[in-house]
Amino acid sequence: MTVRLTQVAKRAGCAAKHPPGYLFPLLRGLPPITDPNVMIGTSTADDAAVYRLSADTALVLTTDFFTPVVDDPYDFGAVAATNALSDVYAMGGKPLTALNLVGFPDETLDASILAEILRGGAEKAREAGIDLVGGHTIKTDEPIYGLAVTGVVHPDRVVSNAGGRPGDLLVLTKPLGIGILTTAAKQNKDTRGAIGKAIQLMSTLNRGACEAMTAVGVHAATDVTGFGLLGHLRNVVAASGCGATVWLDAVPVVEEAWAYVKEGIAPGGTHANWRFLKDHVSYEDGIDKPAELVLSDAQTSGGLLIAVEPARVDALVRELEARGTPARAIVGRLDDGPAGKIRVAAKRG
Ligand SMILES: Nc1ncnc2c1ncn2[C@@H]1O[C@H](COP(=O)(O)OP(=O)(O)OP(=O)(O)O)[C@@H](O)[C@H]1O
Ligand SMILES: [Mg+2]
Repeated sequence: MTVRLTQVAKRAGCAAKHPPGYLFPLLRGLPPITDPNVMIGTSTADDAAVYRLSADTALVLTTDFFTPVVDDPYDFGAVAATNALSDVYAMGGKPLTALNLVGFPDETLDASILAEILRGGAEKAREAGIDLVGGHTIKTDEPIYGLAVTGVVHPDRVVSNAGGRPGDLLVLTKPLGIGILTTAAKQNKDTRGAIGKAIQLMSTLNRGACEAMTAVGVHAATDVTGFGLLGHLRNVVAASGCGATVWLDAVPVVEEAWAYVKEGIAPGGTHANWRFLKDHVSYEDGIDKPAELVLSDAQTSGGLLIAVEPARVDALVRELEARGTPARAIVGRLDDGPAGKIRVAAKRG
């Protein structure tokens, strides 16, 4: 009988992340970074660390791993690898190499399942133009897979999450709803058969989005993953020292996710995000809880959220279109509201 991987893990994908309210106090307890060549460390909760090697080269260093978010082992491998590579793209970087990070319950699952997970990851790395050069494998109670990825970027062209400026427009390159859709499938409630759409989105590399933003020149970017659109935007506005407004009707959402969230389906991580965000986000009257949950939905391998000056937004949208990104929606604007705070309006005013 085929094993359904989502049934052997309690949590799924990026929804397994500890929420910001748990992580950030821990990060503040880490020893301070002293090496002057560390351009980006943990203080701004960015997507990856950046280390200057020379005047024209910096390393981009990141790792991501999680428990199964889909049933098929090959798909799980491909999604986890796409998600891990995404943090390099979010910094404007180019991946160079990757290492496999593996936890596997060898007593309850056949080794052929792990082989399929690794095949999915390796083929995605190949698609990204890099080799898997090693890894580490331990016994665990639930399968865990991801990558540690090393990339490069020119030190003057790092796209951090701290460079946003009031007035910048916010562009999102994949629709939301992935956490809701994968949860529906895991709970056998995906009556509309939408999991295929979610797998397609999760295994789409953010390479095209990265190439588009570096071609145009943008102020800031991050990838939208476990903290949801609003959670990752909160990191951008906190690091950039500004506020933001999101226009609900401009946010692309996979249609079936609206139906499921209204039926009460959403990952635990999405609810945790929503609770954390209460102190940082205000919603215009009339915006209902399902919409708040969609905007907080824990994405696995979501798109890039890019802050770009208004004069360049048309060029960015054109470049994204040329590379076929799943979405290229202008979803909001940075403003000079209180630093770190977000307002959600029903529509663009
Ligand atoms: N255990 C840890 N020790 C040190 N730094 C950590 C730890 N966990 C997370 N971080 C750091 O916290 C920051 C935010 O990490 P987080 O995993 O939320 O973002 P991310 O790497 O962009 O992942 P994703 O794109 O999947 O959301 C990063 O600077 C990351 O390196
Ligand atoms: Mg990230």
